[in-house]
Amino acid sequence: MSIEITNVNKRFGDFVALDDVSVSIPTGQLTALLGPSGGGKSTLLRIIGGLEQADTGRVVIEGVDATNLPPQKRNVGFVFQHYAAFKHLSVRRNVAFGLEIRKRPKAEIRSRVDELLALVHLEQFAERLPSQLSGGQRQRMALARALAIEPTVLLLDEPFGALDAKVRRELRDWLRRLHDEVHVSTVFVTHDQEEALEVADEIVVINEGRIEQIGSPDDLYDRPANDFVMSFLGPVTQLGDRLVRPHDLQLHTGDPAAGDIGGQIARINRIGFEIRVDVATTGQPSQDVVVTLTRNEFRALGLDVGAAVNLRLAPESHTTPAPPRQPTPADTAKSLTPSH
Ligand SMILES: Nc1ncnc2c1ncn2[C@@H]1O[C@H](COP(=O)(O)OP(=O)(O)OP(=O)(O)O)[C@@H](O)[C@H]1O
Repeated sequence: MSIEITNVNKRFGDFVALDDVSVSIPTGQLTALLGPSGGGKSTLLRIIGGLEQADTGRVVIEGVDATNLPPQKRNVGFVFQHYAAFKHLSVRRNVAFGLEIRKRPKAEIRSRVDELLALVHLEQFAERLPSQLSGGQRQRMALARALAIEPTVLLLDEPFGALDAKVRRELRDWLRRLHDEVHVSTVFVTHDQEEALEVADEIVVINEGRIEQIGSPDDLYDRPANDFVMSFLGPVTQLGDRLVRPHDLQLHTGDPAAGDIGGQIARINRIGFEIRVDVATTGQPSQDVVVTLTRNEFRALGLDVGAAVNLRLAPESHTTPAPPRQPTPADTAKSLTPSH
């Protein structure tokens, strides 16, 4: 394991940012810390890097107890969303910075920087100033600079967060390929589930200062531990008292079999390749259930709004118990209405 975090607690005043967090991050992998805003991802990353001190608990990096080490003694590389480059230094000098302050021989620095610039595809921009790069190029420079010192771990805090969606997607693919080349243990913070699912070998889901689940993208998507992970990692709908993925529901127009739930189609939406069908179940109370079908499935069924249909769960699909329903204003109004 490259990073062992044990029983870490962190408060800011009365606010509990991390609540008894323990996690092992494997060597050589790309691990995402994923969760909603304010959940504690950045705080955990900063504690790993030594930018923030845990109140209690331990951080061990590659077998070395780093709990009380300052950041510069942890051999970690950082990249943040808004990268602070030296504005007056060329791209080459920015990348060389960590090596220069470590007083490495000039020739070694030159060849290492050339190598890094090639790795991040910025060779032709070596003599430019950071202000003459695009946002995406600047983040690649930041990555090269963080890698220059040959860190034990690379810590990335929403590294593509400030970029537009298209560049973000490109850099995501690029980071995955880069990681396949250099294999440095990498921890990156994101609130974007698609980014985590696409890029990470392993995902740590963090919410309200606690770890909800740790697993591979497939584990988390197909076997979420609870309703939070289920809802955070993909689309969900509720059928009876279970949460289920809309594409795990089957819909048919024949005679109902045992366990089927009847309903009526309320709405049909075509979204690219998928068809989203909203079904109002006939039970009391009625539920609005979302089913997604492929175009071919939809055509074969010949469905229309108002049609009577039956719903069932596809074999081997995963469900989690739905959280208790919050009372709605309508419920409150009902309970206030005199019954006679
Ligand atoms: N220095 C600080 N002082 C006070 N509160 C802080 C401090 N740093 C973080 N917090 C609080 O701790 C909580 C967790 O913050 P953190 O940045 O770790 O969340 P996050 O999951 O990374 O969210 P985001 O994606 O929005 O950055 C937030 O409620 C935040 O306001």
